[in-house]
Amino acid sequence: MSAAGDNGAAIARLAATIEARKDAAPDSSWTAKLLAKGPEKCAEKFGEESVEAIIEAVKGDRARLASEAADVLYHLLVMCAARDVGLAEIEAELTRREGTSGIAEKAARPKG
Ligand SMILES: N=c1c2ncn([C@@H]3O[C@H](COP(=O)(O)OP(=O)(O)OP(=O)(O)O)[C@@H](O)[C@H]3O)c2ncn1[C@@H]1O[C@H](COP(=O)(O)O)[C@@H](O)[C@H]1O
Repeated sequence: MSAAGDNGAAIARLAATIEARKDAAPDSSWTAKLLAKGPEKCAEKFGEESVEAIIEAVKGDRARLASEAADVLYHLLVMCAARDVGLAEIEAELTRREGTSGIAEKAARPKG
């Protein structure tokens, strides 16, 4: 657990750190280095990490899946930050969806 002692806010703290790294020198931080490579590279890394998580999910190793899932969340936030999509915007979309069943949402989609 972090010094803040609050795992529940870990994603918010991570997103804030990533945001701050936009102004950091690439040689001072992994995040800054990745952001400096551009949104396409950030997206590629997210894809790689996603595949690694999928592999662990299929294997069924819970500890390794949790570790890979953390990598996926980090690289998802970096990819979105590279396109100036912040956690607040993602959370707003999640909030908008609250209370709507996925089944109902799918049924309401235009047929095509
Ligand atoms: N959560 C993470 C996190 N997860 C993974 N990684 C890094 O992401 C990198 C991905 O590893 P890979 O083996 O896939 O990368 P690679 O070896 O370069 O592989 P290739 O590019 O050659 O394919 C590693 O260097 C990991 O350390 C992370 N780096 C940073 N964070 C968080 O971001 C914060 C800020 O980090 P800095 O920006 O480095 O200060 C940290 O305090 C953490 O909270």
